[in-house]
This record gives sequence, C-alpha cells and structure tokens, in this order.
Amino acid sequence: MSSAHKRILLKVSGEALAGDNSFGIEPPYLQRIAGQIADVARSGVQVAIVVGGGNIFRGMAGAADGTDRVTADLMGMLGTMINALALSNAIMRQGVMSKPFSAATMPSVADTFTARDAKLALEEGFVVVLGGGTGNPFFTTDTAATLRAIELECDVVLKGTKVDGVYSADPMKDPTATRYTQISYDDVIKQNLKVMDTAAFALARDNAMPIIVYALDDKAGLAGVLEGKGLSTRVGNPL
Ligand SMILES: Nc1ncnc2c1ncn2[C@@H]1O[C@H](COP(=O)(O)OP(=O)(O)OP(=O)(O)O)[C@@H](O)[C@H]1O
Ligand SMILES: O=c1ccn([C@@H]2O[C@H](COP(=O)(O)O)[C@@H](O)[C@H]2O)c(=O)[nH]1
Repeated sequence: MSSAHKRILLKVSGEALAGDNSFGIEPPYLQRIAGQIADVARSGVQVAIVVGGGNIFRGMAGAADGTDRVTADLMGMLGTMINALALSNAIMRQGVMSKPFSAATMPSVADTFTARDAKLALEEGFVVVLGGGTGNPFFTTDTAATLRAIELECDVVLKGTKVDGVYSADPMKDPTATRYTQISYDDVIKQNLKVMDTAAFALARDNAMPIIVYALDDKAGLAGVLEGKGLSTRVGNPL
C-alpha cells in the first residue's frame, strides 16, 4: 500500500463499535476495525485514534434524564475510555503495538495524554488510542479528534462513521439527500450539516486541517480510503 500520509488521526465512531446492536461493543466489528488500522500502521503510516462513546453513554441523553450536564458528560468521557481500552487491545491482538492514553488522570488505567508523549509513542511505532475526549464537558469526541490532530501535527482527520460522507441533509432521515465529494469548511458550517459538530469544523477551518468523512464498513477499508478509493467526502480548502 502506498499512502501520501505520514501521520493520520482516525476518529472511530463509538456507535459503529456496537455493530448491529444499539449499545455495547460487538467483537467482530471491533476486530474488523482493528485489522484495518493494523494494516495501515504496518504500511508505515503513524496512526492516532480518538474513539467516540455513543455506544456507551451520551451526556446530552443523560442530562435529559435529570443528571446534571457536567456529571453526565464525565460519564460520557468515561464511556469513551472503555472503547479506547477495547480498541487498543484489539489492535495489539492484530500484532501491532498500541498504547492507550487518557485525557483525565487515571494512572492505573492508561498514561495521561500529553502531545509530547503521544508523539514519542507514534514515532516509536505505537498506534495511540486517545480516550476521554478533550477532558472537558460540553465538547464531543469530534472536537477532540480535530484538536488532537492539530496538537499531534497529523496530515488529516478521518472520521470513520456509519454514513459514507457529508450529505445535503441527514441521509438517515432524508432519503433524497445527496452526498458531496468535496465541501468547504464555511459551506458545511453555513448549511449546518450535522455529521460533525460546528466546533469541530470551526477548529479544523482555523487550522487548515482537512477532514475525510467515510463509512467504517466501506469495502475499500481505511487503507483504500487513504488512497482515494471508496466513498467519502473531503471537508477542507479547495485542493
Ligand atoms: N448532513 C449530514 N451528512 C451526513 N450525516 C449526517 C448529516 N447530518 C446528520 N448526520 C448524521 O450524523 C451521524 C454521524 O455523527 P454522530 O455524531 O451521530 O456519530 P459518530 O460521531 O459517528 O458516533 P459517536 O458519537 O458514537 O462516536 C450520521 O450517522 C448521520 O446520521
Ligand atoms: O471532549 C468531550 C468528549 C466527549 N464528552 C462526553 O462523552 C460523550 C460521548 O462522546 P461522543 O462524541 O458523543 O461520542 C458525549 O456525549 C459527552 O457527554 C465530553 O463531555 N467531552
């Protein structure tokens, strides 16, 4: 496999880890995603990963049930840590070195994230899996993915999710929605296209960080998507 990329940030959807279920982790999906990541890492691309937590807990939903939002978001961030440990372990089972980091200090669970330590681990050949989002409530793991990509000087953010790109409307709700192959940061924000939150798109725009949105179950796999195969949308400045 040849790739123009030296270091990438992959955002793995928490919901996608649940496979056909509505919550939890489905081992075959976890292993398939880990296998794709291991293939790319073996080809020499440095891979940092931010994992979502929608399969475990979302702060907004918890707050709607009466838990205060800050506590609910802490619960959500802990949920992403569960996914980070599972994914890091699954990557190691594919025979590739992987190290989990946590945004919150929990020394017996994982190293606390610092950009310096994560970069060193990437240079040593580890796939780093970053749990705990940004470490702050009122944010999402999409914003964490963009933030960490900038901090770690990655070339691109790949948002691996359940849909194969950015559409004119939510394709899960509107069957007439059409997919963009390329869209600017300003257009995605102006049109309020919700595949990622506005904070994530604004941070990417202000730091010229390109984002590729693709489906984690695309037949081309992560390696193929990096080579421009499969279906995806590139959000960024015009090439
Ligand atoms: N304009 C749009 N184009 C594409 N998808 C959209 C759009 N608007 C809303 N969506 C929805 O956004 C979802 C992806 O974002 P979401 O935050 O729900 O999931 P995720 O980040 O993949 O998961 P998690 O939060 O569990 O990590 C898609 O499944 C899709 O239904
Ligand atoms: O920086 C962050 C990241 C996440 N959270 C909380 O975790 C859940 C799950 O993350 P998703 O991005 O929705 O997958 C999120 O709903 C928040 O409650 C956070 O507080 N800060």
